[in-house]
Amino acid sequence: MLEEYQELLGGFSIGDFFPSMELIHSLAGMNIWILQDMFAAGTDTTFITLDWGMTELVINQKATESAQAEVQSVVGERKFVQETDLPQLQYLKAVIKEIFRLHTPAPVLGPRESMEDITIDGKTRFFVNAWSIGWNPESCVDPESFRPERFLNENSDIDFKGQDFELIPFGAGRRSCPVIAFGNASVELALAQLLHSFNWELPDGIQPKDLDMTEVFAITMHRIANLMVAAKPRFS
Ligand code: HEM
Repeated sequence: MLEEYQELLGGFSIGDFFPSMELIHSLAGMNIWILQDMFAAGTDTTFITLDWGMTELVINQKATESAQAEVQSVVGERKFVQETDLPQLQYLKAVIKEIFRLHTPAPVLGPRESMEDITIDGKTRFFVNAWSIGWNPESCVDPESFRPERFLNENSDIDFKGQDFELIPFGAGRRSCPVIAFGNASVELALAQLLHSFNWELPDGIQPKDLDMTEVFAITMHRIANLMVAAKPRFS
């Protein structure tokens, strides 16, 4: 089967995603542009959220312990987290909001046009910087620190569904992300499972202060370095 795919792909590997879209199209019987949109908009954003999330959690072991204790109390000895567990994971939800705020995966939203006459430096087309809104000390106390508890306490009424402009990782308005619930649930499920199945530590000799937390600004915002962590299984 793999040989057939490779022959059809004309020398491209599966990793060379775009040239293989025609093949995927014919296999899946779906509109090619819908698939392309889903891959382009959905993979990097989800991965980046998980990457920054794991980075913050290995640095902030207290938050990890609280999230793990919560997952354990809901999932118990079951090996797999289920979608039905998610509504009960309130601390984990706060962790993910804090990741969206601190490391907004798509920092600058798509261009907007004003609906009313407006003049900003002589131009009317503008871009919203969702990342810098999250770091604004006017809407967030001590914005540089990773503190999920803020979304359980003083900022508990803030959600990311596009109504609260202090936190808009999925954008807002009619061009906002069309799959907020799915995108968020994918992150919740993956993070909950990672915390449930493993204990996570930095490799021997590496301290939190050694991690390069530089953000690389682009359409999506990666961390400059790859994350190296040691995973210790929690189940035999
Ligand atoms: C953590 C996960 C995700 C984040 C943070 C995210 C964030 C965003 C943002 C910021 C936008 C632009 C909104 C604006 O300009 O107001 C957007 C648009 C979009 N997203 Fe997501 N997204 C995520 C997951 C996904 C997934 C999983 C899919 C598809 C399966 C997806 C599909 C799309 C599409 C198609 C658009 C373009 C909508 C349009 O132009 O009308 N996203 N997303």
